Amino acid sequence: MNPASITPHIGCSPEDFAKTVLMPGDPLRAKLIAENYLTDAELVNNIRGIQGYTGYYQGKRISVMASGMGMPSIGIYSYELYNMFHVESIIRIGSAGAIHPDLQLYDIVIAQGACTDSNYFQNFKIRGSYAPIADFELLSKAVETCKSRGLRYKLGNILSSDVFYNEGGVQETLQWRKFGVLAVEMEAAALYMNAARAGKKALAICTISDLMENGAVTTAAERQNAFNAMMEVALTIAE
Ligand SMILES: O=P(O)(O)O[C@H]1O[C@H](CO)[C@@H](O)[C@H]1O
Ligand SMILES: O=c1cc[nH]c(=O)[nH]1
Repeated sequence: MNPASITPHIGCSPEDFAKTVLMPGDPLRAKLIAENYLTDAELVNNIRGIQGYTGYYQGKRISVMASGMGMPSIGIYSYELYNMFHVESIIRIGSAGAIHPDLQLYDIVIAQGACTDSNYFQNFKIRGSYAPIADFELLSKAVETCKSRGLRYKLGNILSSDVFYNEGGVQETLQWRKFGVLAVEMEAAALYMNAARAGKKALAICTISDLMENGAVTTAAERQNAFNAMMEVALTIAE
């Protein structure tokens, strides 16, 4: 690890990162990817336990670093990676709760767009709202990869929420079904906004970890370990 630290949150140099960073919320998921998929993986960041690694996947240099939970957290890391560490693409690989009734546990959701209940866009001081969307090239490659592997996936809008334990409960979240929203997570909208503002690329792919309507859930260990299909899609499409 290079000891040079140019931000309070990431303790290495720009050259320690690859052009593409895979970004799970959970630092242990970052470690798992580094240990199971990357060769010559090197720990490049561990400030606040936000583990970041750089290594090689099938000869391709790739980094993986956690975002932490929520838009303020991914907002910090994605801003710094894009604007201070010269990273070109960030692919979020997260867990999400199903809103769409046809989704099953472990299905993949590719986030074409990300609605949000957050005020994150207010920071940019432009009147109106912004429609956060994925990079089309990454999106197309993710769809093709899911198709060619015969994976169960859906492509469409997701909801990035500021609140995990919302006062209105499941029924409030399920209102988003009226607009065809597929699933809820907590980071993609901020990632897409930071990418757009920086002129960089972003995509969020999620694995369904719980079904909001019937209460089916995966355990924390399963969330950490069992998202292989999504991880392999992200590793494959990374440029
Ligand atoms: O599994 P990750 O990537 O952390 O994603 C989801 O899980 C967390 C909530 O449990 C939030 O960060 C949400 O977006
Ligand atoms: O943000 C999230 C992630 C997984 N499941 C949920 O219900 N919400």
